[in-house]
Amino acid sequence: MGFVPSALDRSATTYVAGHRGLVGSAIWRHLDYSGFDQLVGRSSAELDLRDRAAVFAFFAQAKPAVVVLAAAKVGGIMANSTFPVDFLSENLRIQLNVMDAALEHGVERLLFLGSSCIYPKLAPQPIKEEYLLTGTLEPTNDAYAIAKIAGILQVQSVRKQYELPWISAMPTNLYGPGDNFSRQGSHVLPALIRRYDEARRDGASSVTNWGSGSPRREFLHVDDMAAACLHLLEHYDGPTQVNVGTGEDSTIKEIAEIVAAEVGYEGRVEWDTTKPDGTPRKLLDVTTLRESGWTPRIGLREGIASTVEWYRTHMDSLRT
Ligand SMILES: NC(=O)C1=CN([C@@H]2O[C@H](COP(=O)(O)OP(=O)(O)OC[C@H]3O[C@@H](n4cnc5c(N)ncnc54)[C@H](OP(=O)(O)O)[C@@H]3O)[C@@H](O)[C@H]2O)C=CC1
Ligand SMILES: C[C@H]1O[C@H](OP(=O)(O)OP(=O)(O)OC[C@H]2O[C@@H](n3cnc4c(=O)[nH]c(N)nc43)[C@H](O)[C@@H]2O)[C@@H](O)[C@@H](O)C1=O
Repeated sequence: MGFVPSALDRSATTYVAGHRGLVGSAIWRHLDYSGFDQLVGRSSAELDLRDRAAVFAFFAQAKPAVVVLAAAKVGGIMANSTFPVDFLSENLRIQLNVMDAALEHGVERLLFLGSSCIYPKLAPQPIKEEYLLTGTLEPTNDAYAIAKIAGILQVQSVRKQYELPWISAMPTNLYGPGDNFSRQGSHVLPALIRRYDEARRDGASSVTNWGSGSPRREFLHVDDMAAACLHLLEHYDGPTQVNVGTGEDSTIKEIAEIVAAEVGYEGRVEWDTTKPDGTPRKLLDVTTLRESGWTPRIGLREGIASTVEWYRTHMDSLRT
């Protein structure tokens, strides 16, 4: 692992692809706060990243020097397992178009985002970066995983062939302001916050969560994720994707208990075991990130509490 000691140029044109999403919006806020004054973003309505010609035209016009690729088709366990070809095809096209255009236009610095769910389903725990491509994938998100693995390989191949210092980060499960709270498509934390808050509001006597509640998951607040992305861009220059997480996990049942306490829901909790559990555990080994000088700041209970507050303030204008 080689470390680039230099800070990024705060006045360079910096394109955050996906700047309205959970991760992209947090990265935008963090870059803005950190002094980047030439941030560029386009919504999917303004620029559909599946449209190759439009992407190349955008790069020719905007001429970004730095690209953070946080645009993707993203969803929870049910969305991934119900619409696998959308997750495969859209993500392959989005990342291929953005990275090909970035290469053609000589973009020096690019950060691509993988996901902890693309490691082998039964990888030894905690999962080290070197375990990628060493085993069979989790079937509920194998199509998405193959697309993401192709993205990581594209970054590594550009480094090899063109010697550009592009890098990939491998985040654990993320949550926070700007998350997708849709009933069927969301990840577990926003799903639980919405379900428990609606149950409290409606005086419901029980809620039903998905699966057995026994899988373990590691959660990182998206503001920490955004800080880690800038840290990596400024301190890491290596071909291997870098795990980004807390190094601690909990069962889904334990997470549900925290959400119930923070939301103020006191009714019964049922588990629908006809719904998939997904991978039993995917705890990241975060040694590389720690040794590069970065650790998360936002504790899980504190992060969930502030996300509940955010949800209550924004619930009328959220994605359905
Ligand atoms: N959320 C999580 O728990 C995790 C996320 N990640 C990774 O982080 C990245 C961002 O995820 P997240 O922020 O959660 O996802 P979101 O769904 O919150 O945001 C995705 C963003 O991508 C944009 N987008 C999607 N399709 C297109 C398209 N065809 N053209 C242009 N823009 C498009 C959307 O734009 P618009 O809003 O304008 O439609 C949206 O802003 C992804 O690469 C994901 O794999 C990794 C691990 C965990
Ligand atoms: C980030 C990651 O996200 C996805 O993987 P996942 O970690 O399995 O994601 P999840 O948040 O949807 O579920 C976590 C656990 O929670 C349980 N669970 C309970 N009740 C609800 C519920 O109401 N909704 C959801 N979604 N899950 C629930 C659910 O059964 C599972 O056991 C990948 O597809 C992949 O795309 C990816 O990148």
